[in-house]
Amino acid sequence: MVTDIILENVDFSYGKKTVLKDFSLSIQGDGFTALLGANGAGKSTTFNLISGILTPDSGKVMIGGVDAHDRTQRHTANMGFVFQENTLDLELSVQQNMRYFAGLYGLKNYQERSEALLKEFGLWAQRADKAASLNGGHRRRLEIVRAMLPNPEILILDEPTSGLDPTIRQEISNQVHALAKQGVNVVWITHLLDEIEEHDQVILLEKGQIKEQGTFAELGGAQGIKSKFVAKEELLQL
Ligand SMILES: Nc1ncnc2c1ncn2[C@@H]1O[C@H](COP(=O)(O)OP(=O)(O)OP(=O)(O)O)[C@@H](O)[C@H]1O
Repeated sequence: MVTDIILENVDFSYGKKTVLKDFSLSIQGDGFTALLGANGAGKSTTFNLISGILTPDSGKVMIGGVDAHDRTQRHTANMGFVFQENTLDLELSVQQNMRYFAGLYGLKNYQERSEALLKEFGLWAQRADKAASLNGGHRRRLEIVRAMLPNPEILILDEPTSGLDPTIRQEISNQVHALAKQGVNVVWITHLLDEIEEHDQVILLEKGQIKEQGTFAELGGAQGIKSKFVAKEELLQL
């Protein structure tokens, strides 16, 4: 399947507040792309347009060559989404959350994949625990593992490590980078430069506009990127 994520001439406003105006974005193929921007830059709005939770006032959102309006379950199953807020059922165990999701997607014979993912993300020992009893890092990992259960070729995460301590953030970032190396088209939304690696594609978003695009190295690494922002101290934490 084609995994390109394309927004074409998108306008989007919340009531009178315009967030995106004639906004275009193209993320092609596999690998790891960081969509980087300060608070209020429009990252979550872009995420919600890609996920289909929001619809543009005008313009097009195309994922894998399919217009967001024309998606079927097959297209949706090819996209994994990890939202900023908790979407787990906290009363269910880790495995029950996986089973419930498998049911929603009509997945058969998912157990082997579920076990492999839980092991890969260090959640196997917690498989019988209620999601409510997991720490923050394990909850985020479960969100990622569950999103990966239908074996999507695209994985989009909205500030997935928000509120976690640096060591756990780094571990989760490494695990998701490993998925990208396995061929998943990963889009990682963040305002934290230390989650980005040298060869990652970076899209710098500022006030609803793409300010720069290139690999982390091409943009001059953390220092180069910081220098491109106007109010850098407020905008990016290192
Ligand atoms: N439901 C809403 N109603 C009105 N304005 C909103 C709404 N959601 C977001 N906004 C505004 O739209 C702008 C873009 O918000 P968005 O959440 O997309 O940015 P962001 O880059 O994801 O920021 P953050 O890192 O804080 O999540 C901000 O000015 C925000 O205040």
